[in-house]
Amino acid sequence: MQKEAEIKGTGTQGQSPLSALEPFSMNRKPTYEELEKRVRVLEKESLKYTQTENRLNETLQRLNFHIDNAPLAVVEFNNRFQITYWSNQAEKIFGWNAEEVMGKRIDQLKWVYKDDMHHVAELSAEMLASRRTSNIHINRNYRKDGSVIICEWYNSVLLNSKGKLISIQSMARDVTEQHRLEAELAKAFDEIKRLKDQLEAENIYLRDEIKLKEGFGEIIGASDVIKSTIHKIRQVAPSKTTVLFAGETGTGKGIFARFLHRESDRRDRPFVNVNCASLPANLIESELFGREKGAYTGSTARQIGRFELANNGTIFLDEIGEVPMELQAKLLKVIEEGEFERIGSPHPIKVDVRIIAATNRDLQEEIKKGRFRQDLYFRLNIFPINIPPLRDRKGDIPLLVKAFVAKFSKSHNRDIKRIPAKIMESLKNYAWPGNVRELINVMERAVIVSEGSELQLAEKIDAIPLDSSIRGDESFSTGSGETLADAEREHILKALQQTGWRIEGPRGAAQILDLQPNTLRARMKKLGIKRPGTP
Ligand SMILES: Nc1ncnc2c1ncn2[C@@H]1O[C@H](COP(=O)(O)OP(=O)(O)OP(=O)(O)O)[C@@H](O)[C@H]1O
Repeated sequence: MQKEAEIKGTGTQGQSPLSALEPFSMNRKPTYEELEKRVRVLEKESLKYTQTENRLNETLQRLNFHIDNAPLAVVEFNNRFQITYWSNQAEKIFGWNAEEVMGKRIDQLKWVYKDDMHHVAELSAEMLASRRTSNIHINRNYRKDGSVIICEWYNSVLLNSKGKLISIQSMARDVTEQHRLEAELAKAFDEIKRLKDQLEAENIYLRDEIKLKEGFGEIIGASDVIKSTIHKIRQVAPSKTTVLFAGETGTGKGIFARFLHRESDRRDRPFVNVNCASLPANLIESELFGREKGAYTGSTARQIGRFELANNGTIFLDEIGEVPMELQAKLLKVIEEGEFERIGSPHPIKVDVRIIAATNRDLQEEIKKGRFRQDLYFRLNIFPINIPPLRDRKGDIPLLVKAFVAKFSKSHNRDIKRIPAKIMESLKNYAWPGNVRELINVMERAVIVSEGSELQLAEKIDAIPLDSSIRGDESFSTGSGETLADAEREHILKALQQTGWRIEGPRGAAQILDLQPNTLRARMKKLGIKRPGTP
């Protein structure tokens, strides 16, 4: 009875439909209603299974559709590297159909490059050894027709619980076109880079050309000498090499030193100018290296020296030949070690300073006379640049004259439009012992005295004609027996006589000569110039 009640209850609410599938009790024959009911339950169950099967089939079809239509070839290998699955896309990509490859090993198909085969085996071994179950690599493969394609392979291995290989699933993507495009792109980039480099080089060249035309910023001149000087400066500018400018007074050593600094990587850092001739000998040391508070009587505050100021920048030691012997050793140490001490301090200070020096003295001559250290000279003379005197680059004179006349016409409110050829000729033939500086002064005076639109000179300019007196060569000696010092002496004497031996002030000789009064005094001392009547 109990069983009957159960059977009767089959299909009722809350009961699993599967209970209807349980065998009938063998104790009695099922009733017709029971059988009918059971058939209905079975029909219902069967329909459910069919639906599930249909759904699974649909999923499988979808999966196959995706596998076959995805741009990926799907290949499966067993643990003996025999192909056990070969998707439609694999057929499309590699050309063999599934029947041709099934059961074949990789090496039985001419499918991968010999080297790559080795690579594949290595990769599989490596995967197994490291127990990594997937990897990606790029391989060249052959198609059935022998053509070569490049494939990106995604591999994963299936291992059993003991870590033994069961199968390898691989998916391959044909990246031949991508590689070709990438190679083309790389080639195009190379070409672009080459063109860019070329353009840059042309640009630099054109900029140089423009600078040549413009006279290198503030530097005026187009003579070969100026061009080669500019070239040398540009060569040496990027390094930290010490540069020594040599040349007569007023040739432009200072202007070229500034140009060098501007052309270097230090252009945004300080350019510190030290005129060694204008500093009294007893002050040079503290000016250059600084001093501590109380270093000597009267030094009430700490003073930063010019070398510290120039840190990471450039220091320009003008008239280096004027540095007293005692200080030259200290200078040598800074150049060699980048290190010095402030006066009154035992602590060394380290600086990174590019040194440019200039001299209008013949330093070798100074060494012979025991006034300049040879070791310092060698240190300074690593990259010497000689600035020739103006009389040796006469071609620059008209350019300079025009530029200065224009400049002073503006500042003195003049309207000078013409420079008579005769005047230009005399300016070109003058020896210019004071070089560009003297030319500037002569031009300023000329502009001031010119009343109309035509330039007139304020003085007789051929007082020292080129051919009869001075001909300087690069070592500052003259060819005619008269030395440059004689010419300089004469030039200074002329200015002193003109000012009644007044050195300083607005009407002093120092201003006429565009020199610092102390520099003029140092020159006078050097050249033995004394006011008549003084001891
Ligand atoms: N090529 C040039 N173009 C324009 N100006 C120049 C040129 N050469 C020199 N000068 C000008 O001439 C003057 C003297 O030049 P600078 O002071 O550079 O000469 P220097 O050789 O250093 O002289 P010193 O040895 O007396 O110090 C400056 O006013 C400078 O601007």
